[in-house]
Amino acid sequence: MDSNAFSANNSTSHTNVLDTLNEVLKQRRHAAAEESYVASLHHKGLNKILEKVGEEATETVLAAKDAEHGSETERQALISETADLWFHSLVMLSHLGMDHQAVLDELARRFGISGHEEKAARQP
Ligand SMILES: N=c1c2ncn([C@@H]3O[C@H](COP(=O)(O)OP(=O)(O)OP(=O)(O)O)[C@@H](O)[C@H]3O)c2ncn1[C@@H]1O[C@H](COP(=O)(O)O)[C@@H](O)[C@H]1O
Repeated sequence: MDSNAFSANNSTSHTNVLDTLNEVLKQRRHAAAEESYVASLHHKGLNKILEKVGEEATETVLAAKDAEHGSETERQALISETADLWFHSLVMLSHLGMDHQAVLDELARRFGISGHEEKAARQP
């Protein structure tokens, strides 16, 4: 599936966004760097991708502080930064031959498991 199909299809369900994006990311894995931002990240390598993840994480933290007592503009900026962080995290997984599905499975596995109980059950 081409990324244009993604942007052109306004009826794409949000539940399918990660699956659709994942297909695009897989296509970009071996595309030409000049034609695709994702491909350019893969060409630059894991360290560049990790640098972007770290950068976007920091920008998300700063945007969250601004959004705490901020206007709708600041709250929208936080959404944008969080999307950048998620996107670059997905590129990271893709670079390593992994995808979002295992992350969703892990979150689903944790349903109903109290964070306090899970921490207490860990080996010392
Ligand atoms: N969701 C995204 C997405 N989110 C953010 N970005 C890009 O991420 C970059 C991050 O911007 P920054 O200002 O932080 O970084 P920069 O200064 O541009 O880059 P650096 O010099 O720091 O490396 C921008 O170029 C954004 O356009 C994205 N680029 C692509 N996608 C998706 O990936 C698909 C494939 O994209 P291409 O590979 O470019 O075809 C697209 O159709 C989209 O669906």
